[in-house]
Amino acid sequence: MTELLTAAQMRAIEQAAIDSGDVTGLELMERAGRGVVEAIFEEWPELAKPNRGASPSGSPGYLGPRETRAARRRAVVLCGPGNNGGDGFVVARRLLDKGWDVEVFLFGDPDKLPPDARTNYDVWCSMGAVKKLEVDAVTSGPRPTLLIDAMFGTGLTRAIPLDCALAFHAIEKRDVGDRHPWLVPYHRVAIDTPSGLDTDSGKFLLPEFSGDADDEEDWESYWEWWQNDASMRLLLPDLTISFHRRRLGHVLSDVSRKVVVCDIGLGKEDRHPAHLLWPHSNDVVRLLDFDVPKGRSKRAWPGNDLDKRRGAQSHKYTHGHALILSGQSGKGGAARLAARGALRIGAGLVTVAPTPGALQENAARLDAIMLSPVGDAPTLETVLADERFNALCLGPGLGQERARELVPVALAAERATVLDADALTAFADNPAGLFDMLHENCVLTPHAGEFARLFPDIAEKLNAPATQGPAYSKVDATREAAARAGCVVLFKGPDTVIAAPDGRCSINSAAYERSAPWLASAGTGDVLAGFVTGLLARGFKPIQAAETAAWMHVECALEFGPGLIAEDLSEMLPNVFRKLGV
Ligand SMILES: NC(=O)C1=CN([C@@H]2O[C@H](COP(=O)(O)OP(=O)(O)OC[C@H]3O[C@@H](n4cnc5c(N)ncnc54)[C@H](O)[C@@H]3O)[C@@H](O)[C@H]2O)[C@@H](O)CC1
Ligand SMILES: [K+]
Repeated sequence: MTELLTAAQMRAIEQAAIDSGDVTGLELMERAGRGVVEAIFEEWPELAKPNRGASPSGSPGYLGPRETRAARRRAVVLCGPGNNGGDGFVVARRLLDKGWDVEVFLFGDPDKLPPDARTNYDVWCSMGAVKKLEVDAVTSGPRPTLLIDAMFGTGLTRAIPLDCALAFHAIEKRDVGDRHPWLVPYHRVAIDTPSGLDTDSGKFLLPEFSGDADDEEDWESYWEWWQNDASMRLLLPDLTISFHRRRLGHVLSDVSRKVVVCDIGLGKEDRHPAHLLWPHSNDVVRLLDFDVPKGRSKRAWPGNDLDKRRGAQSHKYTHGHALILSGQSGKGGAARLAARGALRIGAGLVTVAPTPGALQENAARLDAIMLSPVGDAPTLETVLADERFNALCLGPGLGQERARELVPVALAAERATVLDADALTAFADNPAGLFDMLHENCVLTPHAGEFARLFPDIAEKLNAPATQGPAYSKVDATREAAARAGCVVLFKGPDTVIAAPDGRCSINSAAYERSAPWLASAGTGDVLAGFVTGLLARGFKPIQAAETAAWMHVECALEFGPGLIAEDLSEMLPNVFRKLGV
């Protein structure tokens, strides 16, 4: 797992390195600029070839008779008023050294640049011009091969100024429909982060309303203008190149097609340990980005935990018995999906508990999964007298009325318990009543709608337009929810955030290289609830079960690929296990 950093944490790491005397800020900026150029050439190797000029001789290294001057590689670098802009000047210099045509624009006053950025500005000025960032200037001239966004990085604390927004807008307008394959390749690169994005929350920072505060209509139209015209907010990059570690905002948004991280020599955690820089290591958010090992020899997680093989002494009961509560006749599909997920991920036994009326339907659909009818709360109490049921799942297809009746009994039994779907929505009128019953062995698995029903005030903060950074993020929201509920909360989405009441937090990303949009399909959430339940039955701690299940869920989706339906997910588990060497 790698650590995801906030802007403050990144600054602390940089400052610690500078204070230690190992490196200067200027050296770090040089490494950053060099890293950006290397990453660009790694991403688009054709750009690393020497630039070609026109030659009447027609020699191979020169432009041919049918090629135009537009075939020359040209970069436009947009520099901002801070050190992000400083990185931009380094990149401009290094591209010029490689024979590129480079045009540099600056937003802001050169005299106000911070010292390292100013030094690189001065160096650049001895090599080329710096133009003022203006709409007409920035869109004049041939379209570049590379557009470098070095406007704002981790220092952005409020919305980009209107002049920048208008420049972005003009560039976007010029480029609409212009990204045609037969045209000169055109790539957009953001240094550190797409300018306009808050690096802690992944949200766009929107301008504060400067019109008449009493005029609601005025505010609405202003807000809509920013909301609906993304080109006013940022330049959507093909590649974002960040330094040392990914930022939270990179994972909590997916505005960039790709994010890469380049090493600027700040050392590994053992040299600048996160827990020394900020005392509560629970502050650090981890990205679930485990490599699936190629060979068994490589130490890997979660393979290690999943690899508790069934020895000669083990039998099905040593791997737990999961009980999945189900609903009425005709509503059993969701619970069956969860049950199959629990069984495939390794629970020793799984029992589905539908209403007596739905017994026939389930009997016709289940083989390895057992059945035990539960008509009402007293019956559930009797069933749970069997201590071997060590993990419960309530929610998928349960029905809200039945959830209100059964959830209190299930929670009173103090087994590891997953609450999903109807078991969450059923308490929308009285979330506090639910929180009073929850215990530390519970996992709540809400999607955004369910989250808002249980934690309306938190959801409101999360969904409010962000005008200042660091903005309230999905990480903040999930942590606050977990603390309030007193148990692990797994807040689903392409960026699934998992938090425990003590602040431990991780993100399972289904974006970028793990993008699996086909996962947004009916029933996949039920399977996830089943995965968590199965792992709880196997004895995983709640946070570990939630993290492992979320990660495996995406791995299964990637393993299957497009066309996936919920039923396919669990069937991919054997392949994923094999890849893990389990
Ligand atoms: N500190 C270091 O040692 C290193 C920093 N690096 C770069 O430096 C960046 C951070 O630099 P900075 O902290 O200077 O921050 P930025 O360059 O992100 O920008 C901050 C500057 O913009 C101003 N600003 C912020 N929001 C604004 C707004 N809405 N409108 C107008 N002005 C606004 C700030 O007052 C400040 O002058 C990183 O993202 C990274 O690209 C790299 O060079 C690596 C080394
Ligand atoms: K940037």
